[in-house]
Amino acid sequence: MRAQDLLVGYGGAPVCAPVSFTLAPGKAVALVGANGSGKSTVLKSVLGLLTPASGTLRVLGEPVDERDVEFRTRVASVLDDDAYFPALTVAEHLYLTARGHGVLGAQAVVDELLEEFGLADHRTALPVALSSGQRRRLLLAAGFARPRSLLVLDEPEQRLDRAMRDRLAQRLLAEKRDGGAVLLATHDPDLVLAVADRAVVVADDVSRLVDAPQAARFISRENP
Ligand SMILES: Nc1ncnc2c1ncn2[C@@H]1O[C@H](COP(=O)(O)OP(=O)(O)OP(=O)(O)O)[C@@H](O)[C@H]1O
Repeated sequence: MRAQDLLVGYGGAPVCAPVSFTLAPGKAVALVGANGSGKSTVLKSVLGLLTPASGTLRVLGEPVDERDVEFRTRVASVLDDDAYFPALTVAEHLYLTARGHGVLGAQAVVDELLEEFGLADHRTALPVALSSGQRRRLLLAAGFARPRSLLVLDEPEQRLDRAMRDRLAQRLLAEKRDGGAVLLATHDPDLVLAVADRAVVVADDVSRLVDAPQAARFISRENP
């Protein structure tokens, strides 16, 4: 994907300075910045949920159209919302996601994800009976239950314990090794160092493209 002088906001009013970056297969770009700086707004624009005020945006080489079946097939996202089915168990939720995207051997994929995301003991639980961290794990697991070329994650570290954060970092590294692209907004310097190839510091005055250590230092300064 490619964003060039991308200006994002609500009702035509920008929330941050324009951002520019490219993201190639097998790479990860992190968006970092203070609370309210505009990271989620950039992600929503990349996903076609908001129309940018100006600039150029290409995802999978095309202008974004979230209704396009190719786009929906190849772009997976886990945003900061509780987008689960309240009446489905943990395992049913993942199975539906996998089958809905035509995954072959869906049951095996689901079993593996249940183990990996520490949900095996909760496979028959409804979301309401999960802790907030377990619900977050379910949403993340659903992102990996379906095919994708680009994975967009909004603060995936939220509500995860240290062990699960480390496992998530390993999962994202595997994603890159398999040729997937990852775009994530995060406040976790360790996740940036482990996964990101480049980062954008999203801000009011100027949004800067930096390397992962610079981005991690930025986060650590913001959260001493
Ligand atoms: N639906 C909306 N309508 C209008 N303004 C919004 C809306 N959602 C967010 N904003 C504003 O846009 C700005 C950027 O918000 P955004 O959620 O993109 O920040 P963020 O960098 O993701 O923050 P955080 O680190 O707290 O998640 C904020 O000032 C916020 O109040």
